[in-house]
Amino acid sequence: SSPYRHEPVEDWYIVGEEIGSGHFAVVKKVVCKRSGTEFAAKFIRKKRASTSRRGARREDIEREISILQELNHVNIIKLYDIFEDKQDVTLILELVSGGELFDFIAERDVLHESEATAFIAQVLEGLAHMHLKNIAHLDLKPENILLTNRAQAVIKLIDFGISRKIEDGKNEIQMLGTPEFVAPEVIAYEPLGLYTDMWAVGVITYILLSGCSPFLGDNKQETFANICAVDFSFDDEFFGNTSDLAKDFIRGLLVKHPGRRASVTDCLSHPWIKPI
Ligand SMILES: Cc1ccc2c(c1)c1c3c(c(C)cc1n2CCCN)C(=O)NC3=O
Repeated sequence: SSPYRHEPVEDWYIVGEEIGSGHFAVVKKVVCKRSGTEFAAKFIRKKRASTSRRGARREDIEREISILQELNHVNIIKLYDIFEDKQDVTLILELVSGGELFDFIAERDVLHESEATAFIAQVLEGLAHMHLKNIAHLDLKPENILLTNRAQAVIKLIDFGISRKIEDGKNEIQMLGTPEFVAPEVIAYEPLGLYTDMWAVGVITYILLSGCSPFLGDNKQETFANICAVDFSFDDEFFGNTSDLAKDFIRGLLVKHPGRRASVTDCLSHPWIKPI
């Protein structure tokens, strides 16, 4: 039997509204009956038959859980409990009320660079904690960056469904994140690594400062072509008031050769992030 709790989730939590859904998972707000504390419950549908295409594979569920259990950082969502029944494995996760970073930005017209650096610095802190343990997120995108609340805006990274331990030379992972945010090595089926997350940080920063997506084309093929050609520019219409430091920070990340791309440590000591 699995080490996860086999009692029904409903015995311990009042299950509330759905707040999100993904490939094989639904996320709902739940309230702990004993403490009254709110959590997010991620119900992951298990694959029933090995031939079925529906549902998550056991090893993928167990990988996400073991990665979450290894991480312990203020900018990474916490896993508190795990239930399992015939149909689902359910993760009881820290709930944050601020929702997605990009909804927050969408409600504002312009974001000052100082606010952008405050958000990006926290993304980098969470990533530094992961990269120190050789764990790559591999699906970094605005939907996976949540805010605790609108006031002092602490960010939390979520969704480790395709994150991986990067072992040297053994990370030929055939997977694709979200086209807009994937690095050239993902498209070229070359080894992925911690550096794959850093490309995504470059794309996210570019969007945070301009509201535009650097490589987005009219379709997937066009987007992939733009990424492989590293075809982006700082259009004056959107970057007219952006500092040279900010552009330098982004240029250091949107680099095709993974070995030449800025690491999370490089970024944390970049003058745009760490004013001297
Ligand atoms: C206030 C709010 C609104 C939407 C939320 C969440 C919280 C949320 C949360 C989580 C996940 C995996 C997805 C979530 N979603 C779904 C959207 C995430 N892309 C989570 O683990 N904690 C959350 O608060």
